[in-house]
Amino acid sequence: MVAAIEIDDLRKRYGDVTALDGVSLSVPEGSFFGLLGPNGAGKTTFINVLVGLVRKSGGDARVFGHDVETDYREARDRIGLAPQEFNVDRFFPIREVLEHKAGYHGIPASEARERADEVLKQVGIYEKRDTRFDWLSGGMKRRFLIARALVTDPDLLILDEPTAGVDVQLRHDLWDLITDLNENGTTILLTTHYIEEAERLCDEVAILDGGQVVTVSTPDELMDRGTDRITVTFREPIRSVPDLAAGNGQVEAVDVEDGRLVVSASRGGLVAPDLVRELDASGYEIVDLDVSRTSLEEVFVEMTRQGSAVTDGGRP
Ligand SMILES: Nc1ncnc2c1ncn2[C@@H]1O[C@H](COP(=O)(O)OP(=O)(O)OP(=O)(O)O)[C@@H](O)[C@H]1O
Repeated sequence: MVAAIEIDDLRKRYGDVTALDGVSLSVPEGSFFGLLGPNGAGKTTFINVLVGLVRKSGGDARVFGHDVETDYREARDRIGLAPQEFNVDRFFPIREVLEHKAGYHGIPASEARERADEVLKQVGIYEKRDTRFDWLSGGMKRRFLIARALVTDPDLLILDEPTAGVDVQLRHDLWDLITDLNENGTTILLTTHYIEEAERLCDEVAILDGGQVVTVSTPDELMDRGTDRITVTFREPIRSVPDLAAGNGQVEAVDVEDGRLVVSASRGGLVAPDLVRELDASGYEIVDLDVSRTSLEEVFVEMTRQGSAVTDGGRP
């Protein structure tokens, strides 16, 4: 099966700024792929190369097997893009904007109206169909950008920070909408600053930093790279650290805090059962156990911290 996105050694320079510095990535068809990275990491440049808004300085980029420059039309027709910026024609009612867009991508006029209505209903702003873009609320504008991306029925939907500045309700609505699309076969490429969003939605995430891929991984695998904290509370508070064999190799630190045992370990969820068994066998009476997982956010901050990024050029 051809990958939805296949990138090899992609480079982009703007004058003396290197925005993409040899990015290689493969996004499988049907996946929900997250692109994370701090401001200026190169995420928007990456997307702009895919949709033909920016010319690459080197390397290869293909969408469903079509080169984004030499096969521009074929590649572009497969993509729906909801950009970060509101770049919408402000003088026409939004339904007409959608009809024009569909027509531009070769959809006949009779179908274009139907398609426009369908996507406006899908994103929940059909009743605003005769309104101009400028007169929509901020949240409706975000919904409209997604409708515009969907009007051509794309196989690859690219969402550049779709939930920036939207309220919790709308964020959840948008999550439901894009999860449905993905379940029905649309490949999704999502950039976001909300790590929780990536954690919740994505099958796989790539972390970009300084124009390079720091890592590609599932959110779970990434979290496994962080340190979890296991806190054990006893009927009688303890004063000193017991001798422990559990989690050999995974345990990073063992301390006593306020009479409780605190164990820092990678994959704490796996260490905890052995720990409980061992303490129990040694006669400790446990009344509470808490395992707090490291967050993807902590791992992300650690990996993209200036100078401490581990560049492994791709898959772990
Ligand atoms: N048209 C341009 N001309 C010059 N430099 C640019 C241009 N577009 C982007 N850059 C630079 O390229 C680098 C990558 O920018 P890009 O917008 O791709 O990052 P990003 O990861 O999308 O950031 P953000 O999260 O802030 O949107 C930055 O240093 C930026 O200043």
